[in-house]
Amino acid sequence: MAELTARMGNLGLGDSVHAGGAPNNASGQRAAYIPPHLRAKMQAQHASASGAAAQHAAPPINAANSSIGNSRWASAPTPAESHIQRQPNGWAAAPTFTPSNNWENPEPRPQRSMDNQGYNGGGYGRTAPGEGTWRDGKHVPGPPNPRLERELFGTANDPSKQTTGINFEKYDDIPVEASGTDVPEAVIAFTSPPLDPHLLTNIELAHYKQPTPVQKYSIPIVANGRDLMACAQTGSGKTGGFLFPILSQAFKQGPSLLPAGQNQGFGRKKAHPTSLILAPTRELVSQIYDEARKFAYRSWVKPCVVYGGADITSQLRLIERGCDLLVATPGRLVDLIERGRISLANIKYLILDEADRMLDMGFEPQIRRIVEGEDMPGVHSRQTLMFSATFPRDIQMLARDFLKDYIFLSVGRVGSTSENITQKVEYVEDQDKRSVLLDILQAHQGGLTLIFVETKRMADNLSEFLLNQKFPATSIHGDRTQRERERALEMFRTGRCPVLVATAVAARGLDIPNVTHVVNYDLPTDIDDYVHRIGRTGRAGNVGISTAFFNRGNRGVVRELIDLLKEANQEVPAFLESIARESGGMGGGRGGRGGGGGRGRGQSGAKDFRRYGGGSGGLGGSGGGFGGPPNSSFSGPGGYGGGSYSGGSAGYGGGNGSNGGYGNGGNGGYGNPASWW
Ligand SMILES: Nc1ncnc2c1ncn2[C@@H]1O[C@H](COP(=O)(O)OP(=O)(O)OP(=O)(O)O)[C@@H](O)[C@H]1O
Repeated sequence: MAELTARMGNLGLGDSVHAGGAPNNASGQRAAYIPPHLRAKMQAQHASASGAAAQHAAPPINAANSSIGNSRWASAPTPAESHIQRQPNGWAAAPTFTPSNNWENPEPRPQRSMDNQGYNGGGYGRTAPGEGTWRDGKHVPGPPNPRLERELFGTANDPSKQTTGINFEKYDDIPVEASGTDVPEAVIAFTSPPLDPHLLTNIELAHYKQPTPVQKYSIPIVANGRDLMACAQTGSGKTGGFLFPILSQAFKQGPSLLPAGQNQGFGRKKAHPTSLILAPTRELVSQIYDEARKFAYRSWVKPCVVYGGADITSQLRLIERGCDLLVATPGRLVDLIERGRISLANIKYLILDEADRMLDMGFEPQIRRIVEGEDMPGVHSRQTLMFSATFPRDIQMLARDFLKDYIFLSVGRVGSTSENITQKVEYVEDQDKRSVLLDILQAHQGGLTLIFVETKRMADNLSEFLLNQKFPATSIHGDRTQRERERALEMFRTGRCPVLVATAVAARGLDIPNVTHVVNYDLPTDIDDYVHRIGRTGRAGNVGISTAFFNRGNRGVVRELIDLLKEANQEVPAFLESIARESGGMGGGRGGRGGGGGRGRGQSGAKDFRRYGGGSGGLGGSGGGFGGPPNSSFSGPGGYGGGSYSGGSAGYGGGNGSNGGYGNGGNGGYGNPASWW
């Protein structure tokens, strides 16, 4: 076990949250999504706006360099002068970046003649630009491809790529705890060994200089054949934490032989990936796929992605051309397995990213089917890795079934927020939210602003309202088509639409450079969701600001919110403390919560559950409880909470622990959230 005890200092961003002032009348928005009834009205404005924007190209924004409080946009113009001032510097001139992803049109690949070789995946036959081969037991990287290299890694100072911020090195000050048997020594640098030399060349192309803490541990843990449950703060490099070691192993070991009897002749090809990464949302799997393409560049490994809501034929075409590393949402994967197009018989590495969200979304049956009900090798014949910034105890229960003798790694406290994010909480009554939001948007015009609301309808209403107020906003939520979702994200990412109103669908994992401000217009009922939402800013050592609108309707999370703020050395407003006192034991504390928002899942100080035990939320809505492992010496604060994951009605917010208040009790709202976000 390694213990690094120094803590990161308070980052002390500028104080101002919103300077006030009337809504701005700047022309010049170039909004991506314009509701039909507004479209006609805005067309004329749009035309003149494009001209204005072209004349006043703004410099690239870079979260690493932007101190929001000091931003030249930070002080709001007076209403009278706003129109004049905003044209050169404000929304009208929102910077445009080159979109980084190409999810819809993946690089065409020639058909490979893998079937005659009896090998799984790539390495034989023709290769496409940027691909390598596996020949005579050796990895033969393909030649560099400058065009693809630019697409994957960007150019020098490319604002569409995340750069590390001023606090990157401070990640090393975060305490790390690795528990389990025989924990391998962490690495301190990207070196070979243990990493494959070809991977190092790609890491260099990505301008990564040193591994983040989660990477330092995961690399040797996976190289030593161990299973891992890794918890690290948002934006601290968990994706590399699983991609680096599995790609490195793949580059060294080469493709696997197809399972006996599966040598394919003619006809439809069945893919036999060796690595499977499951993640909850389409956007997240697409992003992981992009990262995989980056680090698999010029190698024999062919990454693929499949997710629902998009044309299955093109996804099938992609996997037919070779599929060694598959990134998938659970539902679409089950579909493809049922169609006989994917076999899991060759899986060596199974990765569950944001596993807790997948359970929240009701994916547990699909996940269990994929892991336990198909042809995937059993837990002892594969390596299983789970990653998230939050690990409620019910996920650790899942781990009992899916992982073997695993190492539990926590970088910082499980579920804690990064100190790179300055968290502000404002008391705002529901009816005042819109006007306060306008003030905030006026005050913060230096980067991208992500606004979270609870429902799809609210996302649409609010983005329409912002458009009416001349803020180039768009929205992303579960009712928009995949194309609309991708377009909204692209407009946001490129800065053409610097305000994105989102439901929880955008809360997890998304890594968008230059998001300098996250607004929780509606606070979530579960504090873990808050942790992930604000984690869309302050990534890779950059700083960011989060503002939460709080009123008495949110008192269910008041204690946990206070605990989080204190833990991250943030200011705790006096009104929060007094509402916490008013609310008595409601909501439970961070050390003992039960059933926030109906999930009924207990979370203790959230260390390795095998050591601390305690209660757990029941899976499957039975109101179940698990009282901790045998011989547990820990009574389990916050106990258990039943709560249904499948849209159930129950939701007893347990709390049999010593300091665990009572949970909100479930209102059953946490089944398949697709209905509301
Ligand atoms: N070693 C590194 N050096 C520099 N940048 C890195 C390194 N590792 C990751 N990054 C960058 O940090 C950013 C955040 O990484 P990543 O998306 O993996 O975070 P995460 O921990 O998965 O966050 P979340 O919990 O929100 O999913 C990315 O832009 C990534 O490119």
